[in-house]
Amino acid sequence: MSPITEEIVPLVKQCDCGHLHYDIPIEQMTVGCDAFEQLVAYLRHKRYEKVAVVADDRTFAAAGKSLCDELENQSIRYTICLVQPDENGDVIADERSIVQVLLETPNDVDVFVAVGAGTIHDITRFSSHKMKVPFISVPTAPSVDGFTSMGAPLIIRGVKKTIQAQAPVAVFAHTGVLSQAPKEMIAAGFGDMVAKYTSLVDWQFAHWMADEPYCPFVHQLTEQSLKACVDHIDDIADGGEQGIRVLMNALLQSGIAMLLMGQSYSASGAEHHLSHYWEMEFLRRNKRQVLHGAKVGVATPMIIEHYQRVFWPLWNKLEERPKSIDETARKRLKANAASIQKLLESLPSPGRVRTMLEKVGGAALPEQLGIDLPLVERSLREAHRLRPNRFTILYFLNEWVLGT
Ligand SMILES: NC(=O)C1=CN([C@@H]2O[C@H](COP(=O)(O)OP(=O)(O)OC[C@H]3O[C@@H](n4cnc5c(N)ncnc54)[C@H](OP(=O)(O)O)[C@@H]3O)[C@@H](O)[C@H]2O)C=CC1
Ligand SMILES: O=C(CO)COP(=O)(O)O
Ligand code: NI
Repeated sequence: MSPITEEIVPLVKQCDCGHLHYDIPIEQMTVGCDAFEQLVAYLRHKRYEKVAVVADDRTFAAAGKSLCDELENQSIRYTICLVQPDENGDVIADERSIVQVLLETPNDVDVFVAVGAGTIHDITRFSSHKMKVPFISVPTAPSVDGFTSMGAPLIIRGVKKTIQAQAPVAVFAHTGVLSQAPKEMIAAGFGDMVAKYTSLVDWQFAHWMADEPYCPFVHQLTEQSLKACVDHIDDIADGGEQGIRVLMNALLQSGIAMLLMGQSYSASGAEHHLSHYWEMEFLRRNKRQVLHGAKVGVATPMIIEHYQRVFWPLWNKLEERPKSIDETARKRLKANAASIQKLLESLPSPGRVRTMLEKVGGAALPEQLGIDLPLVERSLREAHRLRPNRFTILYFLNEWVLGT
């Protein structure tokens, strides 16, 4: 076990939210400069003799080679699968990548090792799950909170869908490797954490208005990891060991929060739906992909602005709105009016979020990421449809109030 999981497991047992909490299958979680030695010791302890390393050119260069050298020195048998990029030069968690991994992995493999960032982890998570084999996480950049979760956001026939697969059995994050990651990936990790401002507001709203499963403990876990990043923004902006460690632990904890619910309720709200919508559009236009955390980072202040400028003024006029809001919804809105107001007032200003993103060297506006105004406007009207089973204020606005 590791400090994070050791603290969390007993607290989960005390939670009386009434919802199913998924077990945390993560037996060890290391963030440190001896991560690879610890990984080898873990492989020995578990008697994993046939290891399938999954990486790609950049992540193999960043960490895969030195890890495989260590396996070689310890006479641990391994195969390497280097996932190929698409025609635009991007490695995508899609059908082609998954089939490549399945084709290049021996049937008798004992364990997969994902050496990469979010995309490599999702490809490995899904492939290993389908082969009923465990996987180990070796993050190469603190860029997303997708290392410890069980969901795999895949692009299937051009549509981004998150499929619940499995969490890793262990995480070995080498602080030396993480510190060497491109600065924009560190900023992206901060962006994926800043997104929790709006994902948590959407989750709470969804619970009140649509009975979405909700757990205050999981909410608190996510909020705590968001706060750690905001409180240590200077360290993260410096990119030194302390900042990398804080950011990585926050990302790991946010992933565990998703794992506990078996869904990404806590971590993915309307800001993520905008990001997924843009990602699919970039694929359609054959444009180079933009980092996930960069997209959700700029989407967060946009959603805050949208909720403050569109939802809130309408809120007070709902009485005059057509029948689109049924009686049950009206009653729920009325019953939770004060709490919803408090929830929206708890959000930071869009300007403050943008300032934080800039402080860590990230983009603050969509146009900085090549996301043009027409695409922004279209995504605000349509992105909620990407996750029909995920209720958000944007979903409520578009489907129940504005009827777009
Ligand atoms: N499962 C979950 O719960 C979550 C999943 N995600 C998913 O994660 C994906 C995005 O992951 P993200 O990490 O942002 O981006 P990627 O994993 O796509 O990596 C972005 C780029 O960084 C490169 N790279 C990775 N590590 C290093 C390094 N140390 N040095 C140099 N280059 C490096 C990658 O190289 P290469 O192309 O060689 O890999 C890639 O080109 C999205 O699909 C998103 O949906 C996000 C959050 C949660
Ligand atoms: O990116 C995620 C959390 O940060 C996962 O979100 P989705 O479940 O919307 O893919
Ligand atoms: Ni995310």
